[in-house]
Amino acid sequence: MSLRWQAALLDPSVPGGWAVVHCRQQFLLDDNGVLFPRDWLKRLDLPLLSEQGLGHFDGEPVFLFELEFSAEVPGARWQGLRQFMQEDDRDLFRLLGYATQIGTWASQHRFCGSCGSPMKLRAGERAMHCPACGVQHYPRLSPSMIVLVTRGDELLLARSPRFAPGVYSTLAGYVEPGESVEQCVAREVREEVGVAIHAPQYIASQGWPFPHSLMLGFHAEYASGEIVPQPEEIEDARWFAIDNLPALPARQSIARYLIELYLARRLGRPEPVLPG
Ligand SMILES: NC(=O)C1=CN([C@@H]2O[C@H](COP(=O)(O)OP(=O)(O)OC[C@H]3O[C@@H](n4cnc5c(N)ncnc54)[C@H](O)[C@@H]3O)[C@@H](O)[C@H]2O)C=CC1
Ligand SMILES: [Mg+2]
Ligand SMILES: [Zn+2]
Repeated sequence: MSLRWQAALLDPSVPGGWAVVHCRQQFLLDDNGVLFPRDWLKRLDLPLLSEQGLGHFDGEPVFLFELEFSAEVPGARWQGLRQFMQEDDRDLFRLLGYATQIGTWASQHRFCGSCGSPMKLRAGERAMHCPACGVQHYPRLSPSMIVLVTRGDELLLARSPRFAPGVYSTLAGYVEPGESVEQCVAREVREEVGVAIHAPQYIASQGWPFPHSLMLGFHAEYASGEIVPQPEEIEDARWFAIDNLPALPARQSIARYLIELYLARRLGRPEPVLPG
């Protein structure tokens, strides 16, 4: 784990430190970056929904200002989390990914889902608490599987209509209540491309803040069936030869890691490093 970014519970009633400003997967940015002096931000009269202590970046305390709308701040602009992912600073992306998940959770749990009362931040724990009925809400995490299906020297890759033009990726999907991750892998592969697989092998995992997934990465060998793309979800799916692959997903994604790892093992090349 990196030393530059470390999550921690910080008390927002203590002044000082730095803050990032988030609204709907976007961060405020100026020529000095995304970290603003917190006491200076407080004087700006921003549309604040929630303030959270996040942790330490380069040893300095960092807080989050979660806004109701992306207000204009002179000399600053807004930039999306995906853009930060594609830039090279992994530690900064980890901080911003965490801030996104905490901010989204805090803004969506301002009122109790059971009785409608305003929720309060709990001391000593990352949790929202309803003083009226006692319900607690922790940050939301959605387990999702992601799988590379192969047939010898061929990789089964697919396109969602949301992808950048030409990009093909591994198959992914959310785990449903009552199923194991392995059952989810088999179900999603069947639903999205209509093929059957042999028992999937777990490879590695990755936290993924778009919006709050925990990606559980697998490899599976093809068993039977012809590719039939799921209408709406899958625009196109094909077998690609190992030496003739299409444009692939971002380097920082576990999708890319699963593909690169298979290529490395198959072709006897050095194995890639899992993006943290
Ligand atoms: N890190 C990586 O390399 C990659 C990550 N992913 C992530 O995997 C996750 C799942 O992938 P998809 O193919 O989009 O899922 P999917 O195949 O299950 O279909 C998405 C649909 O599931 C439903 N849904 C949304 N949120 C849900 C939830 N929390 N639980 C159950 N159903 C939900 C919605 O109807 C949505 O349109 C997404 O968060 C996506 O960003 C996907 C590909 C690569
Ligand atoms: Mg899917
Ligand atoms: Zn309540």
